[in-house]
Amino acid sequence: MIIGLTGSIASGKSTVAKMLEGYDLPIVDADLVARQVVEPGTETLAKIAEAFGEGVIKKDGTMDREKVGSIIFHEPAKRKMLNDIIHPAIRVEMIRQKEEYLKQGAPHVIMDIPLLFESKLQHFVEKILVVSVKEKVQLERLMKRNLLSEEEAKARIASQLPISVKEKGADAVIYNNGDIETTAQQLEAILKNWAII
Ligand SMILES: CC(C)(COP(=O)(O)OP(=O)(O)OC[C@H]1O[C@@H](n2cnc3c(N)ncnc32)[C@H](O)[C@@H]1O)[C@@H](O)C(=O)NCCC(=O)NCCS
Ligand SMILES: Nc1ncnc2c1ncn2[C@@H]1O[C@H](COP(=O)(O)OP(=O)(O)OP(=O)(O)O)[C@@H](O)[C@H]1O
Repeated sequence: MIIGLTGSIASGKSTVAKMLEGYDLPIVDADLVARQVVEPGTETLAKIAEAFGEGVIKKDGTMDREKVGSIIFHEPAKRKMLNDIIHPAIRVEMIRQKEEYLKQGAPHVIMDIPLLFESKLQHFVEKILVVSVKEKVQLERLMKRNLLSEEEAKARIASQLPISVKEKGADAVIYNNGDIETTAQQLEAILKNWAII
């Protein structure tokens, strides 16, 4: 079964993905792929430099993620511009990795896709697992993890669909407002229900 793992920024997808790894389930991680496709020398990075200016490339040839983030999380038109360049490359690589796991005989593959709903990728997967969090907790965790001001953190949250919309499109929801153990218990119940463990 192909399972889409999604949620909102800092809702706890990576935390749940680590738990899934603990069940020996292979993960295709869109955030990781998004880094791979813009490595120095790639065609995608060249396109980004052309669109956003050479100023977004650091001296060592890597993309200045902080700079790109500060642009795209504040300007929807620029965000679309980046998405139009980078998303096709991410999709190709994610499909390649998924196929590779299936070829190796994996019965289940987890596709960790933060923007599954925003990019309308529901058809990519057979079941959708949403990691949800209350906005107050989300804001606190995001500010703490990324060392962002409240304003910056709110801009990032606002750049995605509301979590309530994602919950409606889910086959199962994990509410990650409490401690890690409570989240792990919810995950275990869902995996049992889906006959994955
Ligand atoms: C803007 C970039 C450079 C910021 O890098 P940074 O290291 O600060 O953040 P990171 O990549 O770890 O992303 C953190 C989270 O931000 C959110 N996010 C990232 N890109 C976007 C976007 N285009 N729109 C909305 N939310 C986004 C996601 O929830 C993601 O999990 C980077 O996120 C990026 O290249 N984004 C475009 C690719 C993309 O859409 N990635 C999301 C998964 S497909
Ligand atoms: N139940 C929890 N209790 C306390 N802290 C948590 C819990 N779940 C996640 N966190 C912390 O909150 C932050 C966000 O979690 P995580 O990185 O898993 O979110 P994410 O959805 O993968 O984020 P992103 O979309 O930005 O990649 C991290 O610092 C993580 O350690």
